[in-house]
Amino acid sequence: MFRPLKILIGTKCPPTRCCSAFVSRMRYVNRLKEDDEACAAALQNAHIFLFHRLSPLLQRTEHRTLRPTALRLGSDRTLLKESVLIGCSEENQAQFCLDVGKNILNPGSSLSWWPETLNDPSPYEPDLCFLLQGQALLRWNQTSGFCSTTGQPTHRNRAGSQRVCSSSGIIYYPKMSPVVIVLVSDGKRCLLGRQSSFPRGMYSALAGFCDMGETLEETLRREVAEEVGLEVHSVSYSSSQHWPFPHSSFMMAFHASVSPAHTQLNVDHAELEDARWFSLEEITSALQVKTPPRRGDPPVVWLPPKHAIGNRLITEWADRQRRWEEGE
Ligand SMILES: NC(=O)C1=CN([C@@H]2O[C@H](COP(=O)(O)OP(=O)(O)OC[C@H]3O[C@@H](n4cnc5c(N)ncnc54)[C@H](OP(=O)(O)O)[C@@H]3O)[C@@H](O)[C@H]2O)C=CC1
Ligand SMILES: [Mg+2]
Repeated sequence: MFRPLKILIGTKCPPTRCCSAFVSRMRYVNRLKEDDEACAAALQNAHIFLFHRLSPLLQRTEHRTLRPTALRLGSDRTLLKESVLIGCSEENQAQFCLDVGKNILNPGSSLSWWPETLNDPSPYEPDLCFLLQGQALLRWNQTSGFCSTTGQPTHRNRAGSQRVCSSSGIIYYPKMSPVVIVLVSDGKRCLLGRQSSFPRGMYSALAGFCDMGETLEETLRREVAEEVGLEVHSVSYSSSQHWPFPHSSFMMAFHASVSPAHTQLNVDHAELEDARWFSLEEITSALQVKTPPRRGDPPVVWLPPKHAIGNRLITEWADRQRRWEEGE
């Protein structure tokens, strides 16, 4: 288990008597986005989660205990200005992310922020998904240095939540690509597909980017028609998730059904390597595969990890299907 590497330097979101803690946190974060001075003050007293070239720096925890933060804090605090605001903790501490790797690659910058230990930045606790938000915002700031209209440099506000063209004054906000992900069922089975780029044996729900001007329902119907040649009905919303690949996708997840009389697949192999119907029994065993098969292992179907919204859709379907079959 891993924890993000962070530095903590200070005070908190001011408590208010007139509204709930949640409301006051949301209003505080909004003020920090709009008021550079307030944001600079909050930065001096914040949790700062560290990244290296857009990968979160993580500390291993033993028995879920938190190790002390291993950072040498130099006298040069100018790098702090490159932090981006991601929110406010339940303890009312403003939260920022900072990419130290980007600065270390820059010969003009200070090395005084280098952490003492760089641990393996592999799996981290699923409840730390807010790090994905930080990663996306850092990436957007790193790749949006110039105005696409004038070609002139853009300058960020202190929170890193917007950038302004130095010449035209055009304001840019972080970009996301809306994506629909859908688990199709025929009442007894669910439909999963795999792209050739997926790791061997991994299947997931069908997904696709929204075209300009489409509703989510239209995207969903189009993607299912394009990829597997089926027409869906009875669409119901499940949940949503930010996903960092390929460049900040906003995933909106749905369940949908097809008539049991029309389940014949016509897979577009330019989009999908394979698509298949899976029974509840097959899904139950795929959900139990905890580690992806290694080279040389017998082939096995496995599913996206727990923190991916594809896993959530499949788990929801399996739970509902199990209850329905038991009630029969
Ligand atoms: N969290 C989860 O559980 C899952 C997440 N996903 C994510 O869903 C997203 C979409 O799924 P996918 O099946 O690949 O989508 P699509 O079926 O829409 O196919 C992807 C192709 O669409 C084109 N495209 C259109 N608009 C965009 C855009 N805004 N950004 C990038 N490519 C675009 C690209 O083609 P071209 O390059 O030819 O222009 C790309 O190769 C991916 O980011 C994937 O990582 C998918 C499954 C599970
Ligand atoms: Mg797709």
